[in-house]
Amino acid sequence: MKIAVIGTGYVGLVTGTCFADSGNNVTCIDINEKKIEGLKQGEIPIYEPGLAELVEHNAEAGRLVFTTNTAEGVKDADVVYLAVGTPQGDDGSADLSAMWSVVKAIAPHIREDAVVVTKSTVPVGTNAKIFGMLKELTGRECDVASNPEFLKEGAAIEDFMKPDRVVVGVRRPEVADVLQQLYQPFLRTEKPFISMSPESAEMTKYVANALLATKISFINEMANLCEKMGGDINDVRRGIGHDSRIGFAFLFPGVGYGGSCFPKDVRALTAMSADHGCEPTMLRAVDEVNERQKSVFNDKLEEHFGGNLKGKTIGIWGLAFKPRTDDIREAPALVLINWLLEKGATVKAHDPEAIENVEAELGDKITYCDRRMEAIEGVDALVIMTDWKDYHSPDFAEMYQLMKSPVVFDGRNLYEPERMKRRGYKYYSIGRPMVQ
Ligand SMILES: NC(=O)c1ccc[n+]([C@@H]2O[C@H](COP(=O)([O-])OP(=O)(O)OC[C@H]3O[C@@H](n4cnc5c(N)ncnc54)[C@H](O)[C@@H]3O)[C@@H](O)[C@H]2O)c1
Ligand SMILES: O=c1ccn([C@@H]2O[C@H](COP(=O)(O)OP(=O)(O)O[C@H]3O[C@H](CO)[C@@H](O)[C@H](O)[C@H]3O)[C@@H](O)[C@H]2O)c(=O)[nH]1
Repeated sequence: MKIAVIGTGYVGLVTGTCFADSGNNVTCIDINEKKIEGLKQGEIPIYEPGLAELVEHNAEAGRLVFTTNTAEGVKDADVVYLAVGTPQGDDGSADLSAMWSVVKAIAPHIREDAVVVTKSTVPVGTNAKIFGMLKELTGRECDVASNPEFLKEGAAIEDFMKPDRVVVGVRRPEVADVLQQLYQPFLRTEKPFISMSPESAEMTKYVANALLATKISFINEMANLCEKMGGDINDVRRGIGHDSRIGFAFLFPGVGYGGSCFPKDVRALTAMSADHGCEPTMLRAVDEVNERQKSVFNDKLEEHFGGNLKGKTIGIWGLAFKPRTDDIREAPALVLINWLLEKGATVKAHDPEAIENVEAELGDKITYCDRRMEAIEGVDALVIMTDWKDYHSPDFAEMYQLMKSPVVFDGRNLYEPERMKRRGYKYYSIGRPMVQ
């Protein structure tokens, strides 16, 4: 098939590349000229494992091309995917301005029989609005489908190529057939292709993200409670996870969820609920718990340093909102860094991939370290904010020598409290009792 993908960000680039990899001819379109020029030269604008090789392979095969010319890019396409950003607006609801401008831009150029598909996460009712807009702009009833994306950053290719399920929202079964053909190469096992109304598909995406975010806020609240009452959340997690009704997924406590999806999608669903006269009690609580969790170490740091962080040097391991990405949108590490700077501390930070993005935001307010051990040299404490594999098994003896004081605040529960004590460290973690 001939496919156009508009918006060449995390989702658009992965979608376009994976569809090209399964033999389709794909044109990826973006308004960002620098991004498109770079992609034409083989430069990948984001860090996503496996993506560079796949882009190169399919571009070389002539199946994947990049352009800023929307009219040219969509004119022959059987399927036009819309994958532009839908960030959080000022009132918490999704900002759809990029989506509306793309719909206006494609209307005069799409084929009469083209299927337009929303890949972006959009509020319930957006599909119907796009249908209405295209009808007004083209004078005909275009097929508009909804096909929400469930990939996770850092595992995007794997998630796209081996989805747990594919969800499509359509008004005509023939449109579902077109999309099923497109996904057939990725659904060769028993994974389902689920067709429903566009409204249900749009809602499915928000409900999935809100439920996953709820699990994280729930376990974080329980972790904080454990700590106060003397339990160990790691044991509790094991104790509940073997119950097949509960399971283990997304029940790792930490410093709160970040990223470009959970925070904004929980807030967008909150705004949608409020707009429709429903009280989104749970959604508000999920967000509130998460915002608080990003500062879970503040009190402990203050207490540890006798209420005064001025002049202290804090090392940070992990800046990205999660491992295997350079994405720092809503990253808990940024919240911590800004607080530390306010308190007069000095910050040295390491991250395998996200330093460039943090530098663009914070400039020379902190020191950036290329090596993890450089970030702990002479520090009064180390705080671990992202569970990159690089931090799982460091040389604790070397660390002990390098740090001014052997104090670790572990926001991802990477180490065992007993062992850390034996190694001579003062070790703070999430939801586990301190071993004195
Ligand atoms: N990032 C994820 O892991 C993920 C996963 C599933 C769903 N989503 C959803 O997918 C959508 C895209 O997210 P993303 O992370 O890829 O965003 P992104 O910010 O990385 O990329 C969006 C791209 O759209 C481009 N764009 C904006 N306006 C445009 C226009 N008028 N014409 C052409 N291009 C335009 C931007 O230049 C940018 O390159 C969002 O709705 C998001 O919620 C994201
Ligand atoms: O047990 C867990 C699991 C995750 N997290 C945190 O939750 C955030 C989000 O992680 P993850 O879901 O792995 O990454 P995303 O790339 O944001 O993916 C989510 O958001 C995407 C965009 O909508 C969806 O497509 C995915 O299905 C959904 O998992 C990160 O800060 C993680 O550190 C935890 O704290 N504990």
